[in-house]
Amino acid sequence: MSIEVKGVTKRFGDFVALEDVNVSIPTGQLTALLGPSGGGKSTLLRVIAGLESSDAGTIEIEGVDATRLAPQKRNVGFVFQHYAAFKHMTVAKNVAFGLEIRKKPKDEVRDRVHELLKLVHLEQFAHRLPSQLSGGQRQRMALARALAVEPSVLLLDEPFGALDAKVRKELRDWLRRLHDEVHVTTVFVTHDQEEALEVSDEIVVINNGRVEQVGTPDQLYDEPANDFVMSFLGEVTTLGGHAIRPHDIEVSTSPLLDHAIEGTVDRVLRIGFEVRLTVHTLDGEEVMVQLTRTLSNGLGVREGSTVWLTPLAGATVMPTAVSVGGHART
Ligand SMILES: Nc1ncnc2c1ncn2[C@@H]1O[C@H](COP(=O)(O)OP(=O)(O)OP(=O)(O)O)[C@@H](O)[C@H]1O
Repeated sequence: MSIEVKGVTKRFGDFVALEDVNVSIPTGQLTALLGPSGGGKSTLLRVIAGLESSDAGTIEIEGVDATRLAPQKRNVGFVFQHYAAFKHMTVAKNVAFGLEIRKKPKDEVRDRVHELLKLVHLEQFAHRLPSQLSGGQRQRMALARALAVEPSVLLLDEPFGALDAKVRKELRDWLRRLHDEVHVTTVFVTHDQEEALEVSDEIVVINNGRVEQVGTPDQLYDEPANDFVMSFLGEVTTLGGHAIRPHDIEVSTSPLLDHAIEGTVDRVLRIGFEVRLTVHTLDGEEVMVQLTRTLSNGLGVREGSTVWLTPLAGATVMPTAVSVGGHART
């Protein structure tokens, strides 16, 4: 394991931001800290980096107890959402900074900066100032700068959070490819479930200062530990008082199965290849169903149709007493 967080609690006055958090972050993997705003993701990252001290618990990095080590002694690289570059220095100088203060030989610094700028696809911008870069390019420069000193761990706090959706998507694909090349243990904070599902090897779901679940994207999606995780990692509706994903509901236009739930289609919404039905059941439940356009056309459902709903074989179904509509989509 590269990072071991054991029993970490962090309070701000009376407010408990992290409560008895235990997480093991494997070496060489890309791990996402995912959760709603205010859940404690950044606080955990800052405790790992040494930028905040915890009130209880320990942090081990690469087998060394780092709990009381200063940030600069932890061998971690850090990138924030709003990266503070040295405005008067060129891109190359910004990337070289950490190496120069470590008094590395000039030739070595030059070669390493060249290698890093190539890695982040900024070679042609080496002599520009940060203000002459786009937001996405600036974040790539920040990553090159963090990687320059060969950290054992790279910590990224919403690194693409301030960028528009299209650039974000490009950068997350790029981060995945970069990680496949460099393999440095990376922990990144995001509140965007799609980003976490797409990029990470493993996801730590954090809510209200506690870890809700740790697992691969597939494990979290297919076997959520509770209805919070289930609703945070994808769309959820209720059928017969159970939480279920809208695409895990089978629709038929005749009562084929005994336990099928009868309802009336209130609304049919077509979005590209997908069709979303809102169905009111006889028990007064409002159920969202997602179908492909082909399936919907085949069934011939329209507003006012009577349908029977059942969970598909293998669907994730979870009893729920609370509302599951509160998941945050960005
Ligand atoms: N320095 C501080 N002083 C007081 N409270 C703080 C401080 N830093 C964080 N908090 C509180 O701790 C809680 C967790 O904050 P944190 O930034 O870790 O959340 P987060 O999950 O990263 O959220 P976001 O996605 O909005 O950044 C929040 O309620 C926040 O207001």
